[in-house]
Amino acid sequence: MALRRPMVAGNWKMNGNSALAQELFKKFATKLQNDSAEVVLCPPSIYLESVRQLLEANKQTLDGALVRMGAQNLSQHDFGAYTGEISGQMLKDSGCRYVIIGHSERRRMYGETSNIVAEKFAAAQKHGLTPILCVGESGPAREARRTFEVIAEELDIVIEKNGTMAFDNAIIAYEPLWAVGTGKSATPEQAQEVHAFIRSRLSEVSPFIGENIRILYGGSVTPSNAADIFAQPDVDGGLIGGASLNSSEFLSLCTIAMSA
Ligand SMILES: O=C[C@H](O)COP(=O)(O)O
Repeated sequence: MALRRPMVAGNWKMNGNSALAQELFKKFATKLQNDSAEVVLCPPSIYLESVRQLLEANKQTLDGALVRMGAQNLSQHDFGAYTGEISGQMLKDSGCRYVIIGHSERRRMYGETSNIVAEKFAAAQKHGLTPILCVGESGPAREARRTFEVIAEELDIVIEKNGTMAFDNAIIAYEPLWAVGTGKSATPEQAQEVHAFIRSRLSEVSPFIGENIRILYGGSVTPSNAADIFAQPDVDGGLIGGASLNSSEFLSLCTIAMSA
């Protein structure tokens, strides 16, 4: 087993339904029999209960496989008058182990500032959830050679508010905005370069965390480009959008991660 167990997390975004969950579990039951990678399903919150029930019902057949559940977002608040929001405690109660924080779609479309992202990161950990923190530069930022600067800013604010040791229980997802949902993924070299940068930045403060934290790549990952991306030394799997909605493709990605 590699030092860092690869992970494949499927972010359904606002897609899918309980039939997709059933289809995935049917495939997992026959094809996912080892624990060399961890698989995480992040359905819309309304389907968390269906996935939880499927996890429970398939415990025997999944024996040996690590399939877990995550949410796509949480409130930075614990409880109160926040219509439409879901707290970390509620997600934990629903059986989630992970929660995606700071996805570019939330930063861009829902006004989530880096401060809010840092608060959500803290709220997740407070309630026993492991945050999957998304960072990534826009196309213009890359063209202006500001990739490392943007990533460092996004990381530093979470470090400032939560301390580096908070990354002991966290996962980072590098998702360049220009690759999310565009069909144009980063090259394996581009992904490796940024992953190595993230790892070294965290290593400056804690070599242990730098070495052990899992860093996923996200952005137009498909079965045809995953093997080369996942094979990079600092890439520990993927955060998958579109391809997580196709059970055959998602299963292929899981098996690619298992042999990475
Ligand atoms: O969270 C997942 C990412 O945004 C990647 O989405 P994508 O695989 O559809 O490009």
